[in-house]
Amino acid sequence: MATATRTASGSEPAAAQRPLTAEPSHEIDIHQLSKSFPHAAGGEAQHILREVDLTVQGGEFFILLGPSGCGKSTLLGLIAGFVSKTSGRLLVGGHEVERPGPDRAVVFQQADSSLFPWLTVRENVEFGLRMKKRKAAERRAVSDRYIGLVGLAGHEDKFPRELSGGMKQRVQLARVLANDPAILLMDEPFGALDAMTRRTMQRELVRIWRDTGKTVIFVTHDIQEALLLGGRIGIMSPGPSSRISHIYDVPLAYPRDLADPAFHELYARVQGHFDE
Ligand SMILES: Nc1ncnc2c1ncn2[C@@H]1O[C@H](COP(=O)(O)OP(=O)(O)OP(=O)(O)O)[C@@H](O)[C@H]1O
Repeated sequence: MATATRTASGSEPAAAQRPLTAEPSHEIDIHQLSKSFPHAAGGEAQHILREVDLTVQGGEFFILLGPSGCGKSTLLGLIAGFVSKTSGRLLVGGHEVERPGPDRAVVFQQADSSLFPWLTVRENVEFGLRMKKRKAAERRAVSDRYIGLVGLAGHEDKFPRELSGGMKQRVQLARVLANDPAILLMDEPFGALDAMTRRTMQRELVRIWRDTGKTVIFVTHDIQEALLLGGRIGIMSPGPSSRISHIYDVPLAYPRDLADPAFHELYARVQGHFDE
């Protein structure tokens, strides 16, 4: 069996992984968190998550890895405040999560459903700032920064229909970043992209994370993606009644090298976990 960090209580990530801007207010603390959904036909409730324990420190890049249907999106939705818990505790920055808040933003797999098709790239990115009634000059400065950060400079006046899938995903990311949430909750954000675009986006995301020091929780069922991105990887057991059964530290420097024997070794350990 793989030697993993058994505790879900937040071991220190390797110093190399820790961005300079880590803040306690960006920390997520989950204790004995359970979620059940009522059965559609009125039968017994479905226990999706049972007594999940997890601490994610401010500025960490944490991966939730698990088989399809185990409850990864549900856990992300609970942290986002879109899904209400059945029992347990879920704290962000020391405060119990009761609803969505500006400190947490979700990036979904399909950018199409989150972008406004009638707004340009710049208008999409500035949307949240406009809602907050920020002045035009400030909106412009912020949108310039994040459009640049995601590599879309020169595309500001295009509409979503004029963009590729990868570009739309970048707009979604820039829009989320422009609102400056402390925590990015990413639900298989690159799952619909072709392999090359996906690889580029993974690299960009690591760069953005290191530049901004945000806490990232990233859902995937792809072990390679998990190892390319994460400082720690939380493995969810198959549902029902899923929990985080193991946490792996990824003590590899960025950018991760697919040809690195240490990468292969860790891949095999994580894979072996699923083969058990
Ligand atoms: N609103 C809901 N009502 C009832 N059951 C739900 C609801 N949302 C999710 N579920 C159930 O919870 C379980 C976990 O779903 P979830 O989407 O969280 O899994 P996942 O690990 O993200 O899956 P995937 O990797 O396939 O996206 C599934 O059995 C799903 O049918």
